[in-house]
Formats: sequence, structure tokens, C-alpha cells
Amino acid sequence: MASSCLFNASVSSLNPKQDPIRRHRSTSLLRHRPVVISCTADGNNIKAPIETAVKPPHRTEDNIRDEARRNRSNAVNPFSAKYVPFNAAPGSTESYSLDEIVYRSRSGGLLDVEHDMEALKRFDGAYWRDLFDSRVGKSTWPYGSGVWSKKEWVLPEIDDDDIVSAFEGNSNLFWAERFGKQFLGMNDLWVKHCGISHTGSFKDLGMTVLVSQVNRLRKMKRPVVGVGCASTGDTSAALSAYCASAGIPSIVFLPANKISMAQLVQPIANGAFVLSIDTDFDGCMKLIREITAELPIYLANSLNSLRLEGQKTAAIEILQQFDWQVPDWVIVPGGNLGNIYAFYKGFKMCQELGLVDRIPRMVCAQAANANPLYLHYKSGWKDFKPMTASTTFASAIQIGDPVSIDRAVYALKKCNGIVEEATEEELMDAMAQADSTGMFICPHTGVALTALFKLRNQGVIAPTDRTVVVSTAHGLKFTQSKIDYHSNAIPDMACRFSNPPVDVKADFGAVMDVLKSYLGSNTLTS
Ligand SMILES: Cc1ncc(COP(=O)(O)O)c(C=O)c1O
Ligand SMILES: N[C@@H](CCOP(=O)(O)O)C(=O)O
Repeated sequence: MASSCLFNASVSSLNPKQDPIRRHRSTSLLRHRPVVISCTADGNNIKAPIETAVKPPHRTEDNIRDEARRNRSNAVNPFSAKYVPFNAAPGSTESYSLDEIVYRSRSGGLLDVEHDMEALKRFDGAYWRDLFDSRVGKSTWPYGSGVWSKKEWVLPEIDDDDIVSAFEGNSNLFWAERFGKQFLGMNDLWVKHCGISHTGSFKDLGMTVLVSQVNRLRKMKRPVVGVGCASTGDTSAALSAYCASAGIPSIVFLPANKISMAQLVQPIANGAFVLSIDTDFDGCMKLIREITAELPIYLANSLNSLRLEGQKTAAIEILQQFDWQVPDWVIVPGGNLGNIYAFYKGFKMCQELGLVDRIPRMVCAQAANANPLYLHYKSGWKDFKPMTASTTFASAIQIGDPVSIDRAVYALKKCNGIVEEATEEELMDAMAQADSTGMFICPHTGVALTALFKLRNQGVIAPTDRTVVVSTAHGLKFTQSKIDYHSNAIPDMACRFSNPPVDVKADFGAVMDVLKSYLGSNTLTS
């Protein structure tokens, strides 16, 4: 009989030869049969399935949640996580349950979610790779989600029933063949399309985790009347959608007239309580922090480290999509600076748990109009100075006082990272160039591509380096900026790659004339 003394197994017991998943990898029956290790009372290791090998036939009266409930393993969950002060001093014993409502450490610093790495390490890297690979592209609740397919590394203790998911993640890793060749002389350039997602940005990855935890807290009768955030548009869109799907009230603070129309309409349509406030994002952030300290409204910004647990899965997914090979560079646009740390954390966990043997170098790209991290980096990480960010087409990163500055600096130092910046003209040109090769990216991705242009020109990134640019939002949220660019309507900008429509009369001859001039008479006569 298996006892509850789980995970006394040593790593050596995970010898591939003994591991049923790996031995039977090629047989269809056992291919998707991840196991948990438990031990018998006499200390012998056994392995019990987490998910069944071949699912019993679907019962028409069951939905996928019911099915998950029916197929649930009885094995005791051996994994856990807690809040600890971010980058805590050695010997610190301060920690909090994830069921506590806490955003800051006793000293006022940031928190981090710390996993029981010893429990996770009882499985080898091959085990985790197989487990994660076995879940991709399925409709099994909740593992069909790119975030929850890594549940053991994200929120290991949450009941599957409490999870609020839109099967987010599993986003396209796009080979930017033409863009790479034409503009950069690169042959191994990739764009991770995190914005091709449920609400059109990478925020879905973190929000499924945060709203699931809130759902759990509310079921536990904890006093949470709603969830609130300050936003430049994407956090509010994700928050309102996930809350709406769970029936939880959401409250969003938006800087008036500083976000795109598409982003504004998202929380409105999803039934959030929307406050349009006459300040910038940093002003909204300050207010939501004060309000959530007063009222039982749960804070959904990335100051809340739960969010980053979901966002880090995009990094794990990149490695997975490269068959667990590590790219040389990953470039991430930065604003409030949670995501750059989330990527670092995802990569680092994969290294520590033996899925890969190194981590990529990362680049954080900022708009020159909102570049406090860039200035800090250029000062040799001397003293950090928050700023008032100026208007930028990359409006979602118009942030001057990023809450995760300490996390970002830590991540960049650890991965030998770089910070770059992009002027308005540079980011808009880069966006237009990318679009001209078949993408439809957001201005923030234009910032990241500008960083790539600069680092290629400086010879820092080599033509053959495998490079991933993280695209953070869907281009369709930012059509007005594209319209302005292609109409040559931006003051003091050459709009070098604009492609305005040609006005022409509804007349055969007139249409022929413009087509001949476009195609060139040689093409037409040869
Ligand atoms: C589209 C987009 N890109 C990039 C970012 C930057 O992410 P972070 O705030 O985690 O640095 C944000 C939000 O801030 C965003 O909405
Ligand atoms: N770009 C963000 C800004 C807030 O960032 P967060 O990750 O701290 O929520 C947004 O879309 O609101």
C-alpha cells in the first residue's frame, strides 16, 4: 500500500531504465502517462499515474471539469509553494501561505513565490520534459492550458475545480524567416506571439493564476469583494475577462486618454467597473495600492507575485517549442518590469530542475520616452531614478516608476542581460517593417525589434544566433498608431515604410493607369 510518506525517492531512482514513461515512450498506450512517485511503508518506491493513460470514453453528461474530477488521482500532492521576501537575505525565515492576502514583505520589499524545489528535484529533467510535452494541445482540464500544463511549477496546491482558465498559452513561436533575412541577415529569428491570446496579450498567462487563486480564496470565504488593477490596457483586459468568466467583480483604474480604444472597450464589454482617472499609469498604480490597502479588493498588478508564476510559463514554453534547446537571446519589452523577471524565473527553474543546462541572455527593451530601466543600466546600475514617462506609441509601457525594478535588475544581472531603448520613429519603423513581412505586431514588439536591430548593428547579436523576440500584445489593439503611420500623419516622423492606400476613381482607365504604374510597364508587357 502506498503511504502518505511521498517523495522519499531519491533522484537516482528515476533512472530512465526503470521509468515506465520512458521505457514505453514509443507505445501509444503509455505515451502520455506521467507518474508521481510515492513510497510504500517499507520505503520501496512506486509510481502512481497523475493523469490516466487512455482516458475513459467521454460521458455526454460530463463536461471537462467533471471528467477531471472523475479521473483525479488519490495520491497526496507532494508539491507546494509559499511567498517569501524577494531575494531574501540568507537565513530569512519570513514566509506566507499563498492563501494569505499579502503583497509586500515585512520590510516593505517585493515578494516572490518560492517552490519546494527539493520536492520538484525528486524528478529528473527528463521526467518534467515528458510530462509537459504529454499535455500540449489536449482538451484535458486544466492541463490543456499552456500555463496549467505546468501546474506543479505554478500553483501546485490549487484544486483543479477552482481554476479559471481560457486554455491560455501554447502561443505560436513564429519563425520570422523573411524579416530575419531581409532586414537583419539572420536565419534563426523567432517571434513568440504571446499577444495571440484570449484577450490579446501575455497578461492572460498571469491572470489565469491570480484569478484562480482569488476564486479559491472566495470559496474559502476569505473577504475578497473584487479584484482591482491599475492598467495601461492589457492587465485590465485580462483581469476583466477572467473575472467575468468566474463571476467575480473586477475594478480597473485606467489613465484617462492614454490607452487605445480597443483596450478601453475590453473591460467595459466584460462588465468591469472602469474608472478613467486623470493621471498617468504610475498615478493609477499609486491609487490602487492605497485603495487595496483600505478595501477588501485583491490587487491584480504584477506587484502581486502570483501573476509572475503564470507569466514564467512562456519562457518554459519557448524551450519546449525548441525541443528543450536553449536560444541564445530572448528580447522582452519592459514597462512595469514584472515580465522580464518572470522569463528569467521560468528559464532558471528549467536549468535548476535539469530540463536544460543553461539559460539564454535576455534583453529588456524600453521606449526612449519611458526608459527608467535603460538609464539605470547605462549608469552602471548606480542609483535608480523613477521618472515621469512621456507619451509613446508603445502606450502599454508608458511607465516611469516600475514596481518590479528590483526584480528586473536581479534578472538582468543574473543572465548577463542588456537594456536597450527605442525612439518613437525607431519603434514605429520596426513595427512597419515587421508588418511588411506578414506579421501584424504591436508597438511594444516594435520596441523589442529595435533593440534587436541595434544589437545586430553593434555585432553583439551574431547573424546565426538563435534569437527570440517576445511579442507581448496583438497588433489589432493598436490599429490607430498604424493608421497614423501609414497615413504619414505623425508630426516629425518620416514614416519611411508607410504604405498609404491610393485613391482612385471608379473608372477602368484610371484603375489601369495606377496598376501599370505600380507594377511597372515591363512586367505587364513581357
Ligand atoms: C503589450 C505590453 N508589452 C509589454 C509590457 C511590459 O511588461 P512589464 O510591465 O511586465 O514589463 C506590457 C505591460 O506593462 C504590455 O502591456
Ligand atoms: N502594461 C500593463 C501595465 C501594468 O503592468 P502589470 O503587469 O503590473 O499589471 C497593463 O497592461 O496594464
